[in-house]
Amino acid sequence: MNVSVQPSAISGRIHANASKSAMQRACAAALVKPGKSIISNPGISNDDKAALDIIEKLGAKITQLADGSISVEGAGNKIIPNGIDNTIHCGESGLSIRMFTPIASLSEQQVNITGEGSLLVRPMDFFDGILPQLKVTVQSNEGKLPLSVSGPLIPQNITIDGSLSSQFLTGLLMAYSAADASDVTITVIDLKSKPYIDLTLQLLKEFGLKEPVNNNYESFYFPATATDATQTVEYSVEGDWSGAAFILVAGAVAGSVQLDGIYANSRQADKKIIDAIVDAGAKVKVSPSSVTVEKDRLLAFNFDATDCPDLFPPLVALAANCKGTTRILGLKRLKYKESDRGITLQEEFAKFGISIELNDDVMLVHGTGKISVKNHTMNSHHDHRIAMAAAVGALTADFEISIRNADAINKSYPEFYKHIAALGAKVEEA
Ligand SMILES: O=C(O)C1=C[C@@H](OP(=O)(O)O)[C@@H](O)[C@H](O)C1
Ligand SMILES: C=C(OP(=O)(O)O)C(=O)O
Repeated sequence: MNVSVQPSAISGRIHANASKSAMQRACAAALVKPGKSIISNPGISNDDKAALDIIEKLGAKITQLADGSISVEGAGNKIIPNGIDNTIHCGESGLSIRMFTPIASLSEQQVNITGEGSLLVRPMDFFDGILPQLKVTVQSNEGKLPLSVSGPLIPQNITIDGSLSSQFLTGLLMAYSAADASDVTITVIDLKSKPYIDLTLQLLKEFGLKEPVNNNYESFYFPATATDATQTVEYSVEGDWSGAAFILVAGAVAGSVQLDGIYANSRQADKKIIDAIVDAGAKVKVSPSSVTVEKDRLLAFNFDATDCPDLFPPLVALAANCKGTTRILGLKRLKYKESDRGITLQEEFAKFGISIELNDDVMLVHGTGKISVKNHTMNSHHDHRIAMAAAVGALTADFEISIRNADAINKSYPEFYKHIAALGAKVEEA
């Protein structure tokens, strides 16, 4: 699908989409919890759908309720694959594959794990090194998909490298908790994306599952005490700060916006977008469950995105509208996302007349304060966050643009074009 976006002023009020980071974790927690969980405000993104499909295949019983919530009867630690070929499909979701592989390893039976698109080339060799230490037999395609695992995983004291992604640790924490790890420690070297681990620990707590003690993100200790997680849990999926970042930046560069359903006390990494928007000079009001942003004179800013890498695309859309050179730290790991995001942002924003330098771990965005279209055809590179950054950039451009492979947004935020259209953006399927 291609979408065209015309220069547009933004104003109005909308409600945030559900966070796929929270929804996928809720699915995993509901699977490994014995007994019932009711998940309200469930996400509808492709990654969320993949997670629901996976937990069903690993033994959860899912019922859609009349009010739109989902009831999940969990499998506890008795993970028994029930698909015809013992295969789970993770779609394009990095979190799903990295979280559900250790959970699937709780099963005594072999589970095959596949995915599609960019997921086929994202690194999974972590599992080749770690799972055998936990008594799991693992086979991968030279560190990539497809994988197959045969457990059951037995929690052990281990040391892992957290410098590529926090998602592997999220998976191990979930699996250790489900396996009732007792007097066991996961030691982590150089953990990145730390707030995502806070979110994982929060979900373990909310679902009554066994929680480890977090020693400064350097080690996670599972005590010997037993946990009873059989009580029914009701969990509401919170609004998505990662998608919100695009909406709030749209308000900051092209008018004003009120976004409801995002929480100031959220553990989500991407709520840090507020700091960047404030530093750039827009007017911002943060309430407990909503944020208002209004455009003002915008100037370049400095930002460390090491722990919130998904903010690069909206930050670039913001920086393009700020006079001066914006410096964003944390570039290195963008290579391993749905596209090589440093390069794709550089290529696509060059079409807006914006020059981007990539230096080791630092991105420099040379903002001119105006966006002059040099090439009308942008390409998402099948990356949802590049499609959304292009659409936000187009709001203040001097000409209409068209975005190829614009349906990439379905990975995290299927409502995105509808939401910006409701705020006044002229968006059309081309
Ligand atoms: O746990 C999560 O929900 C996520 C963690 C982050 O990945 P890394 O830990 O690989 O940075 C983030 O980029 C991804 O979109 C979602
Ligand atoms: C990188 C992302 O997700 P995941 O790693 O879960 O595929 C993302 O949402 O930008």
